[in-house]
Amino acid sequence: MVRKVKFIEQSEHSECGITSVAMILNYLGVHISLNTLRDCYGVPKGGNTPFQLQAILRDFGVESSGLRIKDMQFFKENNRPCIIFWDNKHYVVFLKKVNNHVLVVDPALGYRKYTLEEFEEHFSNIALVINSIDEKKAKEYSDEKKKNGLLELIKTQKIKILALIGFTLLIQFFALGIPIITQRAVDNYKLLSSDLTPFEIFVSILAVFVIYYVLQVFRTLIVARFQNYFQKNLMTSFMKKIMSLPLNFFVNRSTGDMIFRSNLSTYIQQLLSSQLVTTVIDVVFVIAYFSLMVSYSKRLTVVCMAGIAVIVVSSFINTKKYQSFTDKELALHSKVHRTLVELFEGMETVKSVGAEKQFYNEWEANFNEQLKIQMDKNRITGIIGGVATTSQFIMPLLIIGIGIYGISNGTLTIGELISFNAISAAFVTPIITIMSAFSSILLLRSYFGKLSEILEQKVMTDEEKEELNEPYEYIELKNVDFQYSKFEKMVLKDINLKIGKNEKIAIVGPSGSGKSTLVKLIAGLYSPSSGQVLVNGKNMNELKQESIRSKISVVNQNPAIFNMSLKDNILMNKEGISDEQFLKAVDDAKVAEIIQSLPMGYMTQISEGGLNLSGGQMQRIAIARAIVKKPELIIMDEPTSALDNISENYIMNRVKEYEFPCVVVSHRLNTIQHFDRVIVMHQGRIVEEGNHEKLMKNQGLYSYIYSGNIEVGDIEGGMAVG
Ligand SMILES: Nc1ncnc2c1ncn2[C@@H]1O[C@H](COP(=O)(O)OP(=O)(O)OP(=O)(O)O)[C@@H](O)[C@H]1O
Repeated sequence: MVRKVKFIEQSEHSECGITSVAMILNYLGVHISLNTLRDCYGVPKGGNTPFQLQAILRDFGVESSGLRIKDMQFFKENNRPCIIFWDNKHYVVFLKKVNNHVLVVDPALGYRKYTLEEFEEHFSNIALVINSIDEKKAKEYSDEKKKNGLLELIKTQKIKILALIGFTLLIQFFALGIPIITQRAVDNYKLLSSDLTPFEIFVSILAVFVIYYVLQVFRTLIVARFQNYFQKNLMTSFMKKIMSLPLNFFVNRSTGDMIFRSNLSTYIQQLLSSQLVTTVIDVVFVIAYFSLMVSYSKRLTVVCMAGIAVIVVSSFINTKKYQSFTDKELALHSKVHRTLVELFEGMETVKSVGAEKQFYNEWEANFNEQLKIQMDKNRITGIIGGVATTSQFIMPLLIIGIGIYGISNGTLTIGELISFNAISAAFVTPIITIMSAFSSILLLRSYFGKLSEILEQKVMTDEEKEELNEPYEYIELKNVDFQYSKFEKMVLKDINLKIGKNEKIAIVGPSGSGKSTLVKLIAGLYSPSSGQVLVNGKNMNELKQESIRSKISVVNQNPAIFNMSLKDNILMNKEGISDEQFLKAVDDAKVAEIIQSLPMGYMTQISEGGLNLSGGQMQRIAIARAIVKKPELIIMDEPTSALDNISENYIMNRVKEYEFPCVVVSHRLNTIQHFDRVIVMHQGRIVEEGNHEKLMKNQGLYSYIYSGNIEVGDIEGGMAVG
């Protein structure tokens, strides 16, 4: 069997390496998804090195060699798929060399054909060539056979689909009846005109009109319900999945790409409901029309079939071309979308650093490419598609031209020719819809593939997890290591830490020492790579997120402010919060001050992203949001970094007065001096622990920072620690 390398699209720019590996593994018969690879290995920030790709392949029983290639002679001798380095920054899969061209599949752009010169220009002389595969090992690791999510969805709608088929069949029967009636009427016009009055003919036509109209209305309503169902089901499953996915799923994904994927459900439902059912019915009717045509005239049927053969062949070629253009277009569309989202989200920075030109150039390059592909698509499909349309246009003329000889030699009646002409036209229409449905099905496959990548992400949902009913006692980190990707260094190493019920703990350390990562693990936003995070002795991973969130409040470094009123931004739909509780929280977090300058007080609408607020004001709102629900533990990552010293001291003193324990990351040591315990981080490890006095006596990193009166963030990570 000749295997083909199937295109898998990368989601993020740094994913080209593992996507190329996924394509090669699938080509070699190891059925593994990009999702699984991403989950197992993560994606390092700058992408993977060839050695890392080699290591992943080895895990699946595939041995490979990294080779430095000098010239094209190599590809003549090794004309089979391998991973190659491209433009010194990207990986693609080399497919084969055909005469003066090279075929590659680019994880960002799909199948591509290059001339030898173009290929040599892009190729960066490094190739990962497959040597051998351990079939036994490869099978062990293959993903289990996937269920077809789309079919599963369709199956649940059997009744609606049957009703839809029923109505469409009835409508089509009417359509079929018209040419037959025409033939009978024309050939028996004398008999008919004497038997029926014009009024009776009018009433019969009116009756047909009413029945046809009612059937059409019912059909449209069913299609609408069908669409509604799909839209609802796909979108709700998508949103539920999005909500249950852990934070690290989103770390390597761009907002633009996620929005693009979520919009695909609309296209899917449109394609499904408009094309699927009609296609099934069209197939039935093609057979019925065909038998009718044969019964009228075999010779004319042969003529008609010849015309149809031209239509089918050209439509098929057209569809294939269309599909490959659509794949490329889709990849570029997603890129353009991503650039736009990045631009709008970071407009302030773009303007401040004067990066307009850079963004414009990036957008323009992708947009021009997209337009070029669109143009090529329209040109090619216009040329090939034109063959089908012209054949369709000429067919009636051909039929009448040949048919008149049948009338003159008595093998055909006028009525039969008129009727045949109408049937042949009706016969072509479903054939064309079947052909276009074929392209829609291909399109549907690409769209659904993108959506299922998210739908099929394996996560333990809250329903499968245990409730944390009892009050918070402690959180304990036991031998915790953490890394963002299997190929990156450990960001946290051997962390052992217990946070009790009434403790106020501060975490300090140089920039990049792992403080934010540590608090995200304590908050349950990330899971450790090894070791355990326990809440009251229970594994955090196995507890319902909802019950953890109800007990633990988190204020992160860049809190999000949403497009709703100031009050709603603080309450965030939490119930049972009294006015007193609310007013105390806004007073403690110094939010009360903000409202004096707002026209509608707490009811003032905040614009999206908090654009009408300063950084410090946003931080104060986030602190109020965290304390208002009186959590059992509060975790804050540099919550007051944008505030002045006076406000910071005021807020931190108020927070300390609350009963709940707190964990605060801070760069300013004067604010955390009075905390019960200070954890000092350095290069991913806890290097010191104790209260201010003890740490000062220790003469270690803490005292160095404190005495030197240098902000912790200024210290280089490489400094020796005592
Ligand atoms: N999403 C990520 N993917 C990969 N590496 C990351 C990611 N986030 C952080 N890191 C890396 O993890 C290390 C620790 O980062 P972290 O943000 O936890 O440090 P920090 O002590 O909080 O720094 P700062 O004081 O500057 O906020 C750094 O080397 C950083 O580059």
